[in-house]
Amino acid sequence: MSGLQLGYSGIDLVSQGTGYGLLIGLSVVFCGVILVAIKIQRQYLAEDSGTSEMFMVANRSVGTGLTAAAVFSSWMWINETVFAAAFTFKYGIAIPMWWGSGLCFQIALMAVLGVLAKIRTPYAHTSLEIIRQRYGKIAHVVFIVLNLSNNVFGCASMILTGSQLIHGTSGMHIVAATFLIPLGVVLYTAVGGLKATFLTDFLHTTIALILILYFTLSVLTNEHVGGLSGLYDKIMATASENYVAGNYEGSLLTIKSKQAIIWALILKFGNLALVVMDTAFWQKSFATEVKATVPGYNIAALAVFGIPLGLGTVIGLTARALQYSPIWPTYPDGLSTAQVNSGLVMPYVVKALIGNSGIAAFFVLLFMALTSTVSSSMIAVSSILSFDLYKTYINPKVSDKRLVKISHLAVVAHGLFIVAISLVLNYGGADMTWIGYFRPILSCPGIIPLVFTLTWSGQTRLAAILSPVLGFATGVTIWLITAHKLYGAINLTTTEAGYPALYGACGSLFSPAIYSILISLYKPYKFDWREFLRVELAEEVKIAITPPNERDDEEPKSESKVTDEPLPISKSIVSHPELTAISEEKGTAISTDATPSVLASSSSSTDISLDDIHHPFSEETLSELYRWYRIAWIFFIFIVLVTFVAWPMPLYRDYVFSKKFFSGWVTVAIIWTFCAFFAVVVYPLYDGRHAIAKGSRGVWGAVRGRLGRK
Ligand SMILES: NC(N)=O
Repeated sequence: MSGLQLGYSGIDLVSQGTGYGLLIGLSVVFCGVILVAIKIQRQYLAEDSGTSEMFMVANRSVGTGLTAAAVFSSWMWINETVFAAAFTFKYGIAIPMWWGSGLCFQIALMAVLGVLAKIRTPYAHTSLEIIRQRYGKIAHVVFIVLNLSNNVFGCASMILTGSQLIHGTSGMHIVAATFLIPLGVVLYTAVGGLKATFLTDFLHTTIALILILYFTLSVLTNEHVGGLSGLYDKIMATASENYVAGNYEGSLLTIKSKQAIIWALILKFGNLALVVMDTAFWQKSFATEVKATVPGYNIAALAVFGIPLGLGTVIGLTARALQYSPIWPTYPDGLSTAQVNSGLVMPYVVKALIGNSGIAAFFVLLFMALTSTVSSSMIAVSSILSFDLYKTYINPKVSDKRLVKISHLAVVAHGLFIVAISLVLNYGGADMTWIGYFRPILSCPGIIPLVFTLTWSGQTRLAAILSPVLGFATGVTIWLITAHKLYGAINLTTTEAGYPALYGACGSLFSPAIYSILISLYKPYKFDWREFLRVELAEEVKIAITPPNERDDEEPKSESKVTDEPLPISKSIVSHPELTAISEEKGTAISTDATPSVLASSSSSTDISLDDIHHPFSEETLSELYRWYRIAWIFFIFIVLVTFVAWPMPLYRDYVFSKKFFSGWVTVAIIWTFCAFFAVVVYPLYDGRHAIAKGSRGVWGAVRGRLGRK
């Protein structure tokens, strides 16, 4: 099943002009909104993306609500809407549930890792920095390659899929669509940095969720569907033409679906890599306040479950029920496999039931989902290029101002690169399924060694370097051998079949654990976690003392709160007398409960004994972080048990949903979607009410001042 030619098999649902208008118009509007938001932030909230600390980790000041919205947004891809509907069409009602479970456990795991990283590496900006601090250069390079390939594959495949959908529904040239999707994102991300993406993420999330609720409810209540009861009756009435091989009784309304389970497992592996091996998810956790990481990530984990569950179920099943009726866009033909694989299920349902205004709304949804994914990828790659490569290996003494410039350039360079890769994939006849199945094999080997880096003091440098490489080789070998054993040949078709990809991904994910343990046992050592603090000191992490003359912008403005208010030296992280003296000399000092800050000189800090190193957080903050760490583990285990076992397993039996059960199920799914809306749209507004009020007062004052002068 190739995603690539598929876009071409669609019919134009809107005119090309409308397609261009929507895509360009939305980009311009979003760019405008974000540039205004950045200005307001600088002027009235004392937040300036012109410092690298702000650009990279938003001054570690993001609250729970905005964290939840941002994580939700960068994780809600078009997959959760368009492809959850398409796969529900293929395999039935089991898919949306598996899809939800394949989305949320990784985010809950990231809450665990994020809070542990805050405890162990409080100054880090990226996950790669942690690898380098513990194991040095070679491991750093290995993980840079793993991260970049994961990111480029993920982001390019999204742009490719999006451009094909836009091409397939509007006839817009694929090259134009490929350029236009990331254009606006590149601009606002380059200017605004991570905090800008937090804000646009919030806007994306709000608009996308309103549209998701709109599509779900207006399709379900449409006269041609007839509500829960009408939908159930139509699915039962068309059961014979909608027989699904491999499902219990061939029914769409059963959880007992073998295909759905295989798909679910591959999705889980791929998505695990997309989260843990994506520096953006780490950066977002570094960007949060101490208290916000765990609740923020877990709210997002729960909320995202609702999206495929509600929308996927309603749209996917409605397409099955209506595909041979006269209102269908391709009547008398139903959906071909190629059309389903290219994601045309949802736009066809929308066209049939809501019409052209629905298609315009679908474009907006597509734009929201695509751009939030792309912007998150931009930040991740730009941080790798500027921080992990440029600052580390090319110019370690780079000024903060220059580093931010490099980050901006990196965003633009990555934008161009991604467009080029998407076009090459497109014109080279790349196959999205093959990419989707190969990516977990490529990206999974780093996961366990990375997790060990923060959780196991016994993993040695050699183990960290070799285990991902050996893991990758193991995954590829299993994948190819399985394809050969099962299908007698190794070619594009056999390597994109489900089982070889699944077994290959298992090998890639789990074998590095074995390699790491064995290699570490060969020459055992124990890492002292305080080393992280010492290395950070040695690197002169001067988070809080960027001199104003290194800033980017010329306008006078109020300084960032961290730089402006000297803080008491009461809890300096180093009790070394020399360093304390340095801190006092510079008169800025440092170490608050919520914002780690260091002043130190590298020459002396490398000599400091570990016993002289103290954590920058106070005892209370640390014990609070440990409490959140325990909560995060409990929540992660709970989510895995419920969504992998307690919920699906009892239903995996010879059972076709009754009307009553179906109605209850879909009702819960829709309520879940509303809860998601409250959790990641309404709650962040409440959470950020003080900042919103402050910003509004500032703007209002400025407007009044200007009017008064006239
Ligand atoms: N969010 C994803 N990877 O579908």
